Amino acid sequence: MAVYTEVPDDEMAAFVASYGIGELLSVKGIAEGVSNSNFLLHTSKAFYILTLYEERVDIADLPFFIGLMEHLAARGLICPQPVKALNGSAVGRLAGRPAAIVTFLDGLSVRRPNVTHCAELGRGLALLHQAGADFPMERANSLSVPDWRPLAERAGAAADTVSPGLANRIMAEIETHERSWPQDLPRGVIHADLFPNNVFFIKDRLSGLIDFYFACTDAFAYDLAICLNSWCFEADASFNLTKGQAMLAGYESVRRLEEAEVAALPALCRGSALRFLLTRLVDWLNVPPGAFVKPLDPLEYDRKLAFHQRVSDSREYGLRR
Ligand SMILES: Nc1ncnc2c1ncn2[C@@H]1O[C@H](COP(=O)(O)OP(=O)(O)O)[C@@H](O)[C@H]1O
Ligand SMILES: N[C@@H](CCOP(=O)(O)O)C(=O)O
Repeated sequence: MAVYTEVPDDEMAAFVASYGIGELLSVKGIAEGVSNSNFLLHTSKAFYILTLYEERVDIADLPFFIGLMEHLAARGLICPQPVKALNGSAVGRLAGRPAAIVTFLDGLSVRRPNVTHCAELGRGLALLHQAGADFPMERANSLSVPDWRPLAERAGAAADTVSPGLANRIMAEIETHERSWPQDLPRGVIHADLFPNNVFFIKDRLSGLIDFYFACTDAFAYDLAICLNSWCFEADASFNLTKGQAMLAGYESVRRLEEAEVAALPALCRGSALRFLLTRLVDWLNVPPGAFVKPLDPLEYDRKLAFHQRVSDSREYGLRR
């Protein structure tokens, strides 16, 4: 759940009035998400999502995120549309934070994705990669290999209070990736956080994608690795090969992976597990006092990482070649 910033009623009313989106009927803090503060707005015209961008979002990146959502929607992808205020701006300020209002998407996210969901997601991910191909802006991934060591240092020895030996395990893993991270893979716009909570379905059909605030320019196959991690493991940390097969086949029904991407998949899965282990660990150790947020379990990704460390061939994720 995430509401880090409380907004006084009069400021909220004045902010919404500056958009000309009707009379404000109700505002509810949203209990999902961990990165930003989100509110569901109900006005006399429609429902909207109000986001206050918190610490992890760099204001300088907002034009990329806003421009990307507009670009993808113009190419037929269903994603939130930034609403412009009466002064023409898509980003304003509220309660001391940058803030934006986007359209509300119908659909439900699934807590336990099944094989059909994984296939739909694979296809949707490839369509996102295609739709972003001619997006003119670039944004470096701010949570890639060079950023992992500073995160580990931020957690420091306290990592061992979460699991004995974790600090050393993390450092050894970082050193591996610093030496041998796959280079020169096909790249473009990736979502970089397409977990089940950021994907909506209506009757098992993918109906929309949200939360583009980690989107960046990076390897397409890294995005796939993030999705294999977040969609295809069971609660006991076992990898579900059938789900992996469905996701990869769904992806390749739109965009065939190149041989270099196939070869790189084990390293990318391993690296993306480490990335989420690290951000979750730092968040776990640094919950802001008074925040309405439930930090996510870092050790889920420690267990996934242990699985990837034993993988040597992409067929173990369900690739059939
Ligand atoms: N455009 C949208 N339409 C409908 N619901 C949304 C939309 N954007 C966010 N939500 C809801 O708000 C929750 C948190 O949003 P999210 O973008 O994941 O937050 P965070 O930025 O913290 O990751 C989502 O899980 C979803 O329930
Ligand atoms: N998906 C990440 C957390 C990022 O959360 P979101 O609220 O921005 O989707 C994780 O699971 O660690």
